[in-house]
Amino acid sequence: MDVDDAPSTPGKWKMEKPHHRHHPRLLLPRWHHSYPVSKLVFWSFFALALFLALFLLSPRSSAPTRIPDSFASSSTSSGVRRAALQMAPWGGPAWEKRVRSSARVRRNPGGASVLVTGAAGFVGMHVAAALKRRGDGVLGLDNFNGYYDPSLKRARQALLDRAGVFVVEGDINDGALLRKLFDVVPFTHVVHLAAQAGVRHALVDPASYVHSNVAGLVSVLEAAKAADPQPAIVWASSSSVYGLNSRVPFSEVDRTDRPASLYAATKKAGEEIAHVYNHIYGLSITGLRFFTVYGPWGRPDMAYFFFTRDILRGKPVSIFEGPDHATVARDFTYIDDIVKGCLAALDHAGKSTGSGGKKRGPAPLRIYNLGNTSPVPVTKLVSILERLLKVKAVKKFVKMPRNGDVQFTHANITFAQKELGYRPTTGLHTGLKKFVRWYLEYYSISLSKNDSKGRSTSS
Ligand SMILES: O=C(O)[C@H]1O[C@H](OP(=O)(O)OP(=O)(O)OC[C@H]2O[C@@H](n3ccc(=O)[nH]c3=O)[C@H](O)[C@@H]2O)[C@H](O)[C@@H](O)[C@@H]1O
Repeated sequence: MDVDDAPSTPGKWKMEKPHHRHHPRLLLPRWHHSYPVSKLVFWSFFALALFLALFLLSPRSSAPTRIPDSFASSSTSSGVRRAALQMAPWGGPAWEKRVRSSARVRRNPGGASVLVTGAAGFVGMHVAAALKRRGDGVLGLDNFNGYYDPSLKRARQALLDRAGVFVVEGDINDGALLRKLFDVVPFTHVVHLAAQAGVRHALVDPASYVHSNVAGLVSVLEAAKAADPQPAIVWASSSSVYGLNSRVPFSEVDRTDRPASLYAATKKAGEEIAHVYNHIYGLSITGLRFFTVYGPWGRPDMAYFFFTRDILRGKPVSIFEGPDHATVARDFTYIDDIVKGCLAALDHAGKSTGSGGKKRGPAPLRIYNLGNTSPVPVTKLVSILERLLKVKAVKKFVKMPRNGDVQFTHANITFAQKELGYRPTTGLHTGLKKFVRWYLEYYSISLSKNDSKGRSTSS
């Protein structure tokens, strides 16, 4: 019985037998005609030959999934794994000497020796530079992955290098590397900022969020709990954990059990994991819920950044709208305010009580909102950029896609104010002015009068 005639299982979709079979001319081996072989054996061999041919002809690397054009290069988890495999070698006396020198405390008393993960990232670079400026010892760690243009990360690394901060190229999931760093340096603190960021990208590369934000956090906490002395941990959670929470402004006592994106869920998971490592090992852990951080040296995957690029190029910007054309707003928070919040959290962190993986007593476990407490509609963001760039934006109003985005965020910072002395001072217009100044200089773009057609002079 021809395999094609087999009746399909009742109820399943039954493929109509095609009236004619149009096969490309198959160059069948001659033996096909000369030996009596059953059709099943023949088709099995044919399928095997076809599979082998396709396998041998397929490109070696997995075709990168489609990455939004705001990203410079693919960031599939295989991309991240590939980057991890290409990590620069670490270890050896010269390397250890650089690590020790970078992490050495230069202000006493009260100086800290800090491991900053994600140090070549946007917030990481600013925090590492600020700690170094005030005399703390700082060692950076970053995997320089391809989530966005690694050359921007290399430029941040060069800036830190000039400030005396060594950024080790490595992945937070590399337990051996983390153990080595804690062997070489008795860190007093870890500021854990390495993460797969970006709410919408979680639809494109979900594995990278688990790899970096869950497995990566556990790897860092495992190294910290085993260290002797144990450092205190300050780490980046996210305003996105408030998800579908409708009480505004968002307070740390509000529900965070309805995340709207995988990104938010991995950050929420991180907050629960922090509770475990505090409870079992006595690690002092402070989580900071950042609210849409922006500023010079920012992330090209964020709206304020790629809106600037597209406005200068005369390309349309898609402005999301909620139901019934409701505005979408964010509590945009300038990087300098976030840095102040991070350093205040570090200074108020309280000590871990354990050592070598043994808890000696209770340790602080806290969460703080770091926002600006004044949400601004995205439409306003665009109009400020138009004025600063002296170019009219080409605006497209689109319904906010169901991609994990939320309609608004608004931070209640009462706890951070009271316990950390956190007070944001930079409004969106001032902050964007500083960002635009950096952007034009970094991409060497000049806004000349006769160039009002929105084309930037850069390529
Ligand atoms: O607050 C946070 O914790 C989060 O802030 C940002 O996430 P998001 O606020 O979505 O920032 P953008 O992606 O820059 O979007 C800013 C606003 O522009 C809107 N948007 C974004 C993209 C676009 O094409 N059009 C548009 O209107 C978004 O809906 C949002 O309201 C960061 O990307 C996250 O990593 C961070 O965790």
